[in-house]
Amino acid sequence: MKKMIIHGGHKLRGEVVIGGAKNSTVALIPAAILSESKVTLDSVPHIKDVYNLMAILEEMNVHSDFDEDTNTLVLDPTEIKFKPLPNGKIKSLRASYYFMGALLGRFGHAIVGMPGGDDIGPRPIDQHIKGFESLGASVSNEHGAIFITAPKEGLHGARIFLDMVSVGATINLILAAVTANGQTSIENAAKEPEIIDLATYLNNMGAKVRGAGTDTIRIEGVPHLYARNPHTIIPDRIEAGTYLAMAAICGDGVNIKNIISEHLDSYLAKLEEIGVNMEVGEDSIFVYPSGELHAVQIKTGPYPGFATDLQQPITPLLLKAQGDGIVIDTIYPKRVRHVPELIRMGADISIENDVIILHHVNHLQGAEVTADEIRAGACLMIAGLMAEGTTTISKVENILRGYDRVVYKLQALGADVKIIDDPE
Ligand SMILES: CC(=O)N[C@H]1[C@@H](OP(=O)(O)OP(=O)(O)OC[C@H]2O[C@@H](n3ccc(=O)[nH]c3=O)[C@H](O)[C@@H]2O)O[C@H](CO)[C@@H](O)[C@@H]1O
Ligand SMILES: C=C(OP(=O)(O)O)C(=O)O
Repeated sequence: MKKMIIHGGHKLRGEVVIGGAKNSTVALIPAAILSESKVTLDSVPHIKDVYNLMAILEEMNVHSDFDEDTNTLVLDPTEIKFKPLPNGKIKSLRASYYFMGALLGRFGHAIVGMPGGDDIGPRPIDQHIKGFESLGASVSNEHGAIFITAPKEGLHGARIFLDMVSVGATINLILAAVTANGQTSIENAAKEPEIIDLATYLNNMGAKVRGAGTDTIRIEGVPHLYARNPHTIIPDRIEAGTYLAMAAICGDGVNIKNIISEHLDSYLAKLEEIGVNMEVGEDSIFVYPSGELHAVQIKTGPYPGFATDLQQPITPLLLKAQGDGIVIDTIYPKRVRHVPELIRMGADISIENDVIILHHVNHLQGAEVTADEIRAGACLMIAGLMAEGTTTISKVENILRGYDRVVYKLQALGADVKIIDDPE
């Protein structure tokens, strides 16, 4: 295990370049096994989820070559061998469930352990399973591993209405349906930019996915997919949002580059309401030092609503603002692992009926805290940078799972931060 040590109170200035989106990358890598030719991905983030997915692919004889200087990942699924994946690395990340749809699409069957990932409250996968069954597959749960089998004649297209908007179910069903016989429609689909990124990638391999980014996605199955061109992954809007909050709190002029600002509309609207002084450029946002900040109310929702993954990173900004800030996470109402840790740092926060109430504090004090999940970790990292004294964050692997070269990026902005081995 590793710990992050932050000596807070330094002003951040300069520029930071946002990496490729974690939540796209973790779908695009499993989706590569649908291709019958080599796949090249550009702008791949250096995150633990990527290395774990590469290890899972290796178990299936899919070799990968990650050039960390150019951020290019080449995956070779041409000699793929079917492998049951009930345990092991599959448990190290949430998105390993995309091997259900991808293996089903490639081999007509899949054995995949229930996924791991962040502890942010219940995360059922009933909609994924309902969708696989609609496509004709039989699904059973045997000792915590999901067994999925297509009928002899293969999966068939179907009309699937999701009971709730789910990113994971939308992606998994696209993966299973792209090579099914006939037409599939996914209604009440998730509209996240990462879903459009996946559709673009698959369509460039010869898939026929229409309507990604709207409520209804229509897929015409094709028998074979071949990747021909490199695919450049979209920028990580959650990483961008994290640096935007950090720059607004501790910045003395920070330019955040490689941003698609439209992907952050609801977030940027809140930053403006809070009083953050920014200039939105074509693919970058410059954050000026902050003047007076005002607390606001935030309610998370499916895209284009305010992302649940940004409610914790924006929390330190709400603590700094004048007045009482309110956060209601409608996606994960129990996503509050950051709260007791922030209280250790001197924050005044209460939770009533899943409503988080944040009272203004003049300063936070460094403390020993734990990153119980990725965005709680990001929140504590920002809190540590704004606090007086030293903050030690344990379980920092949860941050490294999804934040590209975070120590290097923070140091380049002038932060006093390092990661050390934690023998405990
Ligand atoms: C790898 C990845 O992309 N992770 C993101 C993805 O997670 P993930 O895809 O797991 O999240 P979903 O969009 O599926 O979940 C949305 C809501 O639907 C519920 N649900 C979902 C599926 C299902 O079968 N049954 C069900 O009840 C969930 O409990 C949750 O309350 O979207 C989340 C919501 O934007 C983000 O926080 C995660 O960062
Ligand atoms: C919840 C998240 O990730 P995952 O779905 O991979 O656990 C996240 O990125 O905030």
